[in-house]
Amino acid sequence: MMLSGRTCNHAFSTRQMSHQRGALALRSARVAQRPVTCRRAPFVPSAVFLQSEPAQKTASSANNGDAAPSEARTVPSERALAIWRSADAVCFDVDCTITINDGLDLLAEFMGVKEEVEELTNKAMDGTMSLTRSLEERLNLINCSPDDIRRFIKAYPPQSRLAPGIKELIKALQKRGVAVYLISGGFRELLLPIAAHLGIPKDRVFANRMHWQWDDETGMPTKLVGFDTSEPTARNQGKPEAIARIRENNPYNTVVMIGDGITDLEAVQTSGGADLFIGSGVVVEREAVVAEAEWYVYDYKALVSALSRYKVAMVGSGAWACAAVRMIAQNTSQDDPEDEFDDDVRMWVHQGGELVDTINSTHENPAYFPGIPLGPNVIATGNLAEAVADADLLVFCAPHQYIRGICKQLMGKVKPGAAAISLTKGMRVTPEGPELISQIVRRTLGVDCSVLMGGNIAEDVGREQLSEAVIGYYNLEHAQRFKKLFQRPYFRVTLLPDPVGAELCGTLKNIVALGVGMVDGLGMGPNSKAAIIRQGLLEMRDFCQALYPSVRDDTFLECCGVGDLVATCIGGRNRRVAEAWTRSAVEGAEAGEGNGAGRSWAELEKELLQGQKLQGVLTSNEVQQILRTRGWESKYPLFTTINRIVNGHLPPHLVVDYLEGAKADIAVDVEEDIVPLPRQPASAMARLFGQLVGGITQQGGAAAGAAASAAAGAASGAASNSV
Ligand SMILES: NC(=O)c1ccc[n+]([C@@H]2O[C@H](COP(=O)([O-])OP(=O)(O)OC[C@H]3O[C@@H](n4cnc5c(N)ncnc54)[C@H](O)[C@@H]3O)[C@@H](O)[C@H]2O)c1
Ligand SMILES: O=P(O)(O)OC[C@H](O)CO
Repeated sequence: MMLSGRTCNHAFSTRQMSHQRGALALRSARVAQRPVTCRRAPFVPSAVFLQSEPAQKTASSANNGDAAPSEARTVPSERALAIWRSADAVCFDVDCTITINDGLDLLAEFMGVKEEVEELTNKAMDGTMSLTRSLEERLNLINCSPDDIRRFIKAYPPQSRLAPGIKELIKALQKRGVAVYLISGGFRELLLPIAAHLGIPKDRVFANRMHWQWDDETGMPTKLVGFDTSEPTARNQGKPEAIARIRENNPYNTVVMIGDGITDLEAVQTSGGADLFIGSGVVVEREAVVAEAEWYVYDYKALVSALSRYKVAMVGSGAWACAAVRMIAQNTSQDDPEDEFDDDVRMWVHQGGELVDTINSTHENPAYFPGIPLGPNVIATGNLAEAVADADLLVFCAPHQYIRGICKQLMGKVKPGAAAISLTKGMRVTPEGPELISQIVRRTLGVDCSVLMGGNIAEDVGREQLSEAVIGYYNLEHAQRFKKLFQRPYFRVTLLPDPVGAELCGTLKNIVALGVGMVDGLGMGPNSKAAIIRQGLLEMRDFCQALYPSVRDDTFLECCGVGDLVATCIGGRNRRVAEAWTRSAVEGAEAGEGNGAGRSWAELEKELLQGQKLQGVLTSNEVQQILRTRGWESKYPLFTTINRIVNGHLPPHLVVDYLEGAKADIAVDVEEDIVPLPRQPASAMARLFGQLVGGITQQGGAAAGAAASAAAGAASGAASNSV
């Protein structure tokens, strides 16, 4: 929009342009050799504009017999696109860019002085009157009171004046954290309601200010007496000056100016001004602007579609990774111009090779998630670095024992500024202490890492059955973005400012699920399982808060706490394998087969889960290491007893007698028992077990012997996959 305010049915003369300085004046003069006419948009409702694309074609080509009209560059150059996508701030002209009409002209019409004001505007345009004087005289004629302005705004509320698509464009920019400014030769009094309607703060509005006479008695403004000529927007070259001020006060690398007029174009032609000018023909098309604009649009949707979108990478391709990537793919492929996400989602497949080809051709993962389509926009790759290259949002969902190795491979390969979320349930224990998976991601890759946790059996989520999850976060903005990525009608996501509590709940419930599986394997009913779940929840809370006092009580009542515990204890893999393991141990004992009769965890994991991973056994060992080194075993009798059973140090039936189980004096070589457990010959383990258990119970001895041998093989088998 030109600073002078304008009527658009006249030429923009070379003479007027000669007022301008230096290189800009030369360039502008060249531009102005073509008489520029434009057809002014009449006061029509937005809907009319929506149907006219390109909007109001200029009449200039017809008027200008000897010069062919310039073709608008509606396809952006690579440079323009790159600048647009990396813009830190976007400055908009207002009249005929944001609005379908010129505020001052509209006010003149409202005050009944349309023709006279138009005449003055023309004088400024012709260069027969200075811009400042023309503005002063126009205000004199308009001579409105504050009340007139209030009535005007009521008659023409912001929403009735907005150009089609502008609100969506500004919203899309704001969503991406781009600072939006208004720079206008109009008046703040008329612009601020529009800015407020668009969510643009007052201090991001650069415009002229009216001067008022004040009533001494009431302290209220009464009469319009002029305007503040010190504002940059009161003079030529005001827009680049305003941008230079914006840059002085903000650390912006890239600033874009959007407008319909020559004075908007000036913003990019001056050093310290904008890096890119985008011409707008949404309301009115000016040939000089068409000719010079590096990018010219007739529909703001073109700018929304060209905005950068967050690229998503899924690191993992097991059952939960597939269920999660399916939700993500559903969300990223929505046909919504405001959509913040790139359609395609890359998924890293550990096995690579044939499985990658199968996923890419059938859009299913038959190895881990058979029968449930992932979505055509999920692109599998066996190359980890390729999967995360350029990704803005990294989703980690691999079994926890592999995460550290994966992160090590990714060091230096993740896009700066990327944000991560971990769906993995588990923790790492080192001699220095525990480390959560999200902490490993943050430490090794230097990115913020939220967590998504809940009672989420992968297959049920894949079948779109109601499920809940929380996003435990450190960075709220990232969490909100991830929520949009995961939330589905059947998958309800809430935000929780207790990331540690959420992640630890997801980790520890796997141990309790083993206990419940043991109860099932022993043939006991719901009462016993409820008792284990209750004690398990108590120990989960105590353990979390002992390690991290900041963990909140409420977290345990969320879907990541009791919700996940119940889901896993009813339908999880840990429960299932623990039941089979216990049955096998008991059967072996009853058959009198003696030591080594029971089946190992590794064998059952392989048979029952067919490639999926059992997390509970490893986690039990990891947590037990912490309990042992801190002398906390007796404070966590259920965790301790389950761990002793899992490792064959106690018979399974002691799970319901966990207070006794925890009391048993079991000598464990701490060095040897550090996860992963060393492979021990079943007979050696069983002998050890026999000695240990003998003193505790006669009844469980045989079963325990079988269990012990099975445990030894299983724990070492499961551990052999660790990185
Ligand atoms: N399955 C569920 O219902 C579910 C639900 C919520 C959370 N989780 C959690 O999600 C995480 C991932 O589980 P999942 O169900 O997606 O996997 P999964 O157990 O179904 O499959 C195991 C995955 O590990 C991969 N793998 C095997 N060896 C590997 C190695 N050396 N390095 C890297 N990857 C290797 C396999 O390719 C496979 O993708 C776990 O922490 C689990 O606790 C699972
Ligand atoms: O099948 P599980 O036991 O690994 O548990 C799966 C999920 O964690 C349930 O939320």
